[in-house]
Amino acid sequence: MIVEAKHVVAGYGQRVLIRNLSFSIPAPAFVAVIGHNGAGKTTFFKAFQQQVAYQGQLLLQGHDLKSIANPASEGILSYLPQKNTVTFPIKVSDLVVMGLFRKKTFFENYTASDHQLAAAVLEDLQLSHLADHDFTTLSGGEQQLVWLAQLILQDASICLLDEPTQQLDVYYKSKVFRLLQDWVLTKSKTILCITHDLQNLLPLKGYLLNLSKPAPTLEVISPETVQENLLFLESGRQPVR
Ligand SMILES: Nc1ncnc2c1ncn2[C@@H]1O[C@H](COP(=O)(O)OP(=O)(O)OP(=O)(O)O)[C@@H](O)[C@H]1O
Repeated sequence: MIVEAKHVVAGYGQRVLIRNLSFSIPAPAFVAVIGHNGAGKTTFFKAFQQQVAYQGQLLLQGHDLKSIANPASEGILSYLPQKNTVTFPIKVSDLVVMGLFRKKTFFENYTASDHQLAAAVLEDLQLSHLADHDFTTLSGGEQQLVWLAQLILQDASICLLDEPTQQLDVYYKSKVFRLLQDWVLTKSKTILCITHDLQNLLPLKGYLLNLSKPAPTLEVISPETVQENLLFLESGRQPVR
């Protein structure tokens, strides 16, 4: 199994958001994590980051998450948070190249070939023109793409992406979803992606995990399941727990 959740319960104090969640992803796959605002999607990802306490078990590649000392530096898990801020001026290319951190020792500088790798990822995302710009001056969508470029360089086996297309225009939304699909198919990555862009999921192969449902399970993405989940989400929401 690549990712497994066994009877996971998580929340904040008395407020339980994830109730007895179990699923298994046996092979590299794209999984769209969907649900109403406040359903607990980010909370679920934070459990993987050990930023939120949980009961039950989360397993990555067959190992209990709690037994893996540092899943990021071992190249097992990468995480793109919904919001990521930088408060100091930094060149886009310098921020992207930091995605190679796990191949470096603490004080080791990035080499010309590291920068070439970063430049190639920026080119794939059609962002080469921004390479020398100060990151803090970019638009919200451009910043989101730069973080994605950095995450691509991390090259982890399992990627958790929290609304990576939230601020993107229609062109980039579909480009990013195609790119994620391509990672799964050509690089055998497993992607868990929180999204509210259900229409963009239609061309994709993978699964939906709707955390607003009373007993969420993996549902194969198809026009029927996307439509059913859309109607489910549009039809109302549970009272705030
Ligand atoms: N540190 C915290 N302490 C207490 N409650 C929190 C904390 N962080 C989040 N919450 C609450 O938990 C609920 C779930 O938050 P979460 O961010 O997981 O939702 P979400 O499904 O990702 O929503 P969205 O689609 O709006 O991003 C929210 O009501 C939020 O206010």
